[in-house]
Amino acid sequence: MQEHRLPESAAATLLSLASRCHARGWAQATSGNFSVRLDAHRFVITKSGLDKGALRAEDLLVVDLEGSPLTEGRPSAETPLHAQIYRRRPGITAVAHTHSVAATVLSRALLAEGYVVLSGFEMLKALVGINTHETSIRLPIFPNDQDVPRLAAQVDAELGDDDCVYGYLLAGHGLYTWGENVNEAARHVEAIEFLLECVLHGRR
Ligand SMILES: CSC[C@@H](O)[C@@H](O)C(=O)COP(=O)(O)O
Ligand SMILES: [Zn+2]
Repeated sequence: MQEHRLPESAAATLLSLASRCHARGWAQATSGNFSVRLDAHRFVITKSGLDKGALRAEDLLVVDLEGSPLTEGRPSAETPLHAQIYRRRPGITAVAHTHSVAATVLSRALLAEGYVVLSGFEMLKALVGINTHETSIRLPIFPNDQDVPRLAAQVDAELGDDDCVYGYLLAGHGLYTWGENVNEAARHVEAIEFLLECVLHGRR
């Protein structure tokens, strides 16, 4: 296998994003997966089935933009969803996938509508490009599917590279979001998870 070095900085930022999400209860019981782009052709992603609160640098591996491993190990089962985002969104350098209670419950309850509306909250301003609470965004919801390449193709067909989309939900499963750097991706996870909790509380 060709040599693909994993830069220490990429590993450190990725591990910190994963551990931050685990600490918030959004990546329990091995759920969630996290990645950072290395360049136009490769990204680093968490290996499959591991405790996201106890990851070490050796729990990461390098894959190409088709999701094929370039270093040893079994990449996240959801690597095709990360690869879809990196292929379609060249400016994106980090992707986070979380399994919060709010994302899980709301995505299942609102699947028939096809999206969750996030509207009128000050926290919307944490999303890049938004500077007023008088904003409304939609988070699309896709039916969950254990055939992940098929799911990635569906996301690709329906979302493409739409700049107005900050992330999407998989029904009864969780959230995918991203950013132009790891800090932005972390901010988007925190903001969207907060907003989903607000919507969930509002429905109770
Ligand atoms: C608790 S199982 C959750 C998995 O099926 C999956 O949805 C997930 O988020 C983590 O899968 P992984 O292969 O470890 O990246
Ligand atoms: Zn998942």
